[in-house]
Order: sequence, then structure tokens, then C-alpha cells
Amino acid sequence: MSTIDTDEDVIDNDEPVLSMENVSVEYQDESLLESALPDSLTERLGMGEEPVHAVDDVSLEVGEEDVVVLIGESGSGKTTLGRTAIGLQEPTAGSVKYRGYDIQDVERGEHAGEVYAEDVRRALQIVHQDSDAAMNPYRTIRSQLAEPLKLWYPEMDLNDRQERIATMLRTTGVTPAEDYMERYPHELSGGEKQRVAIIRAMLLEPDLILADEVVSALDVSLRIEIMDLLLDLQEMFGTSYLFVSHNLTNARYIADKADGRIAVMYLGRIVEVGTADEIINDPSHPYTQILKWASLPLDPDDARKTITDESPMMSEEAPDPRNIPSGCRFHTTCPKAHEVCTEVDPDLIGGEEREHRAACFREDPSHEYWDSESIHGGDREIPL
Ligand SMILES: Nc1ncnc2c1ncn2[C@@H]1O[C@H](COP(=O)(O)OP(=O)(O)OP(=O)(O)O)[C@@H](O)[C@H]1O
Repeated sequence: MSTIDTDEDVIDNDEPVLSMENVSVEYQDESLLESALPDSLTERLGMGEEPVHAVDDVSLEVGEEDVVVLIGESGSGKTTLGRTAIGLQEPTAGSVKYRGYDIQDVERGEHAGEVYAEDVRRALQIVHQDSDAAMNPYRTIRSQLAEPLKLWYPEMDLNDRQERIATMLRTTGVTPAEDYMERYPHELSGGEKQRVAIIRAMLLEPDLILADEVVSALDVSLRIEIMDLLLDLQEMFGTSYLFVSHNLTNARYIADKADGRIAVMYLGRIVEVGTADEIINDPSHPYTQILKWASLPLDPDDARKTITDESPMMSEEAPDPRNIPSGCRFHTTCPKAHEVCTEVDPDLIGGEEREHRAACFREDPSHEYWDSESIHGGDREIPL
């Protein structure tokens, strides 16, 4: 299909679509700050003013037509990192650049004449898990899809707009398009609504879409359909995706098909990054290994994990993002933690930006880790 003539390629350079450097995001509990409770009482209740360290010193690049999947358990910081990547959340430290321009600087108008906040906002779109929340129940699909086009391309006439919407609906399998355009959200199934949400973001031909748990609420068969749709659209429009998921099977599917990467998050930090094959078939970090252990068998005929397998985690307690453990933040749970892990915080080890890397001393055969005592009286195996 033809694409919108945006003549918006104001930024034509070789810089990555997104580059995040040493990004941290902390949330201060506003309710606590505004609370009328005296300090002595909040302290006694254990309600200190320690902020939530949602994202901590993360660096990551997303290139042209790239797919990066952020995976990790609930609260690991995936959504916060994603929102920070597209400028919806200001980082507490570090920088997020869109094609070499710091997004927050652009927001403040510091690159006026070269790039404007509107360019960046159009270029970096989001699709949420909850398509209902993103839709107005009282307006037809036609009207909801026309809205962003009117906003971003005011010069586009009514016919062009209608044609654009109908073509996009047809292309994405929402047919008969004319029929769907007159429907209201409640007349659509969950999968159809998610398609419409994706179309709405894609109509603006963004450079990158943050797809935040977009398939999590759908049945398994629909999940594949929607991920395939994203991949088809990527081919047509050259879009990059930052795909957030807590599900290793989905992460593997989309990263594998798109030749992308998976970044595993734990307590605000990327602890391992690599291709789908590296992360699923050869995970290096004990946390990734445990994630794999805890996932359903990827192949139903390959049920290697049995209910008799003992949990390899040394603690079942949920980690506290207000109180990050010293050293390696995973050491309290890690079955392979040594003394040094309680003291020193490991960086990603293993190579350059796009290579398989893990934040674990075990990646370095000459690290003092190997001479340091296990904190559990010996390393425990993780059954995979
Ligand atoms: N607006 C906020 N104010 C305070 N704390 C927040 C806020 N948003 C997120 N958090 C906290 O930051 C941490 C990271 O949350 P985030 O939603 O980014 O994680 P996630 O991995 O996306 O989890 P989930 O899959 O449950 O959405 C969590 O401890 C969460 O409670």
C-alpha cells in the first residue's frame, strides 16, 4: 500500500532510532510527601521516604527496523523503561535520545529549528494492553482513527483521510473495512480492538512503537495473529518496536521472527540481553535461567520441567525496589551467589552493544568470583 506522504523526515541521520544511556527513574511517593503524618510515625510504620528505584542505570539502543523485547516479572521496570524511552516519563538520571537528540531537551525547545517536540511525539508511539481504555466508547472507529490524522496532518482532506483509514483496515485484515468504520468499540472483539489500536498508532507512520503487553490479554491463537500483524506492518513501514512482555513464549516468538533481541529486566536493571536463541536456548544469567525454569514448557511435547522440580530460587520474597540489595541485586535469590556478589554490582559482561551480554561475574572466567565463597554452602543447579 502507499504510505502517507508525511514529508516529515526532518531527521535524516545515521543515529539509532533510540539510544538510552545510563537511564534511571525514581518515583517518590507523593502521597507520603503530602501526608499529614508526623515524620516519627511514618518512620515507625516503616514508611521512609526512600524512592522506588523503578529503573536503575540502563543503557540500550534500538536501531532501524529493530525489535527489542523487554521481559521480566511484574515490577521489574519494563513499563517505566518503555515510557521513558518514548518520552512519556522523564528520567531521573541519564539520557534518552531519538536519532541523536535528547528527547527532554527537544521537549524544552532546545533544538528548535532542527527538531520539534511534535516530531518526536509523532515518531514514538505507544499501544497499550488495554485497548478499551485507549478508546472512546461513544465514537465510531472511523472517528477514532481520523482523530490522529486530523491532528498530525491537518492538510489532509476528508477523502484522503477516509481512504487512508479504509486501506489500513483492509491491510490489517479488519474487513469489510466500510462496515468496521461505522462500528463502536463495544461491537468489536478483543482482537479487533487491539488491531484498531495498532492501526491508530501505525497511521502516523512512527519510527518506533512501544507495544506494552499488547497481546497479554488475548487468547494464545490471537496472540500469534497480533504479533504476526506487527511483523507484517514492520515490513511495510519499517517501524521499530520496543515490545514489553512478561511472557517468555511471546518474547521468543516476536524476537525470533524479527531477528531482534530480548532484554531481561530484574529490579530496574537489564541483567541479560541477546537474541531469542541466546536468551532461550543458552541463558547465562541465573535470573534468566530461573525465568526459563518458571515458564511453561515452550514445546508441549518437551515437558522437561516436572512438578517435582524444587524451586531453584533461594528466596521467594518479592524484591523491594525501595531497598535494592547491595552488590548484585539478585544475590538474595541467586542459587549461585558468592561473597563477592554481595559487595560488587556487576555490569553487563560479554561484548559490544548488540552482543550477548549478562550482568553476572560468572561470565568472566578470571573474575575473583571463582575464588570467593558461595553464600549458600555451594552452587545449586538450575534445572533447565
Ligand atoms: N507512578 C508510580 N509511582 C510510584 N511507583 C511506581 C509508579 N509506576 C511504577 N511504580 C513502581 O515502579 C516499579 C516498576 O514498575 P513498572 O510498572 O515499570 O514495572 P513492570 O515490569 O512494567 O511491571 P508490570 O508488568 O506489573 O507493569 C514497581 O515497583 C512499581 O510499583
